[in-house]
Amino acid sequence: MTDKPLLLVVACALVDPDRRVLIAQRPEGKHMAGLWEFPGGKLEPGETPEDALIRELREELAIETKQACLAPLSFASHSYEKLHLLMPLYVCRKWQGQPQAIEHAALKWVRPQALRDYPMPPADEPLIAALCDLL
Ligand SMILES: Nc1nc2c([nH]c(=O)n2[C@H]2C[C@H](O)[C@@H](COP(=O)(O)OP(=O)(O)OP(=O)(O)O)O2)c(=O)[nH]1
Ligand SMILES: [Mg+2]
Repeated sequence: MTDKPLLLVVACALVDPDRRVLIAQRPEGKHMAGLWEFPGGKLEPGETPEDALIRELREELAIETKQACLAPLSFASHSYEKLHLLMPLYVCRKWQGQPQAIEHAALKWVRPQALRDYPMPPADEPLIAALCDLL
């Protein structure tokens, strides 16, 4: 049982031809600033998870992708102090444009095993194992 609100957030592991994953550093002023995350964000009313992810990738990284290029991999289910986060993680290997840090402090391409060297939100921990298994 929980009395915390459930927050649905969609996130994406962009994977390049060298099997590296894009992580993005949360900017100053945001909750969990400085931590490295998978790009993504909250759903807006009326959006499907895939719609929301395509929009977030456009807003945060200035890249374009489409639903057929988004493959579900795993999800995070984690209780933070004030909310319970439910976060599906998609993998995307095909997009147009070069990712830019429009809303993040920095971007980095890292090998899946090296993800553990970057401080990430606690919810993300189990997702690293799923990516290591996949890649
Ligand atoms: N995008 C993203 N959010 C994550 C990850 N792990 C994790 O705990 N979160 C949390 C942080 C936030 O509380 C929430 C979604 O955050 P967000 O800041 O990306 O939301 P958003 O893009 O819609 O941004 P905003 O409009 O609320 O500023 O999910 C992750 O890997 N990626
Ligand atoms: Mg975001």
